[in-house]
Amino acid sequence: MAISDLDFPVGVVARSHSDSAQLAQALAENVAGALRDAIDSHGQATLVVSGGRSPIAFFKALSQQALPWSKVLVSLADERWVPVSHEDSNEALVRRHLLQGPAAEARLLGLYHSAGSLEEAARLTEQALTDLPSIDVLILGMGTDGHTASLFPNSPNLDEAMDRDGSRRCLPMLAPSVPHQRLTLTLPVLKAARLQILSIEGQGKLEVLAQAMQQPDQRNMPISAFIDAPLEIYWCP
Ligand SMILES: O=C(O)[C@H](O)[C@@H](O)[C@H](O)[C@H](O)COP(=O)(O)O
Repeated sequence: MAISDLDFPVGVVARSHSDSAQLAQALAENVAGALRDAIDSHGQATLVVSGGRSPIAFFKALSQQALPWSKVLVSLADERWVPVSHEDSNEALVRRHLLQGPAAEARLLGLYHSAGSLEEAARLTEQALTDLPSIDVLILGMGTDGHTASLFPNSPNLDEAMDRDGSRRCLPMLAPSVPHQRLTLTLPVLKAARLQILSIEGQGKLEVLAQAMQQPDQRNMPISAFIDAPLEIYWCP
């Protein structure tokens, strides 16, 4: 299967690349262009990225792009509820691989807060996110269960997090994989991004994407709620 075999809704743009390195470079150049445009348009740019393993090559390529990084605010689509010193921290991943070189001048709004409970941490993050401007560029990944950000199927707060009219910007979530306790931006915040990009690699994830397109119930495969305009999908075998 190739991504060109999938029949996406109008307004969804699919881009196929030969390998991870070529995808990372192309995505970095396109995102850098969108950030420059946002800065030209309204004086600053807000970039929200996802964690995991796949984005590392993209982060490294983007960090080397020439643009007024001091005018860029970077934040996260989700976070594991672990301290930034923890090996599983998404904030640490972004600091290690993206906020380097020219991009070291960017500001970072992390999601992690220490608290007595995950719910209290989410309330503190909710307050902190009042400082998050509207998102110019959003980078999503996807798990093989159809999750994106930390919108996991069957997670206790999924219905509230996926409510298009919901009021929360951040909610506590539970993942099936360690670290189980997560913080996620909610669907209304994510889907308000001007440029929404889904970056996935491999046949397995392409088949999951195809399955999600057939899946009317976004609870079972939350990614399905994002497969409409304006979405750009980057894929390589
Ligand atoms: O915190 C996270 O892990 C991410 O935000 C998560 O949503 C990720 O994008 C997918 O799980 C894919 O992860 P991989 O790129 O590692 O497959």
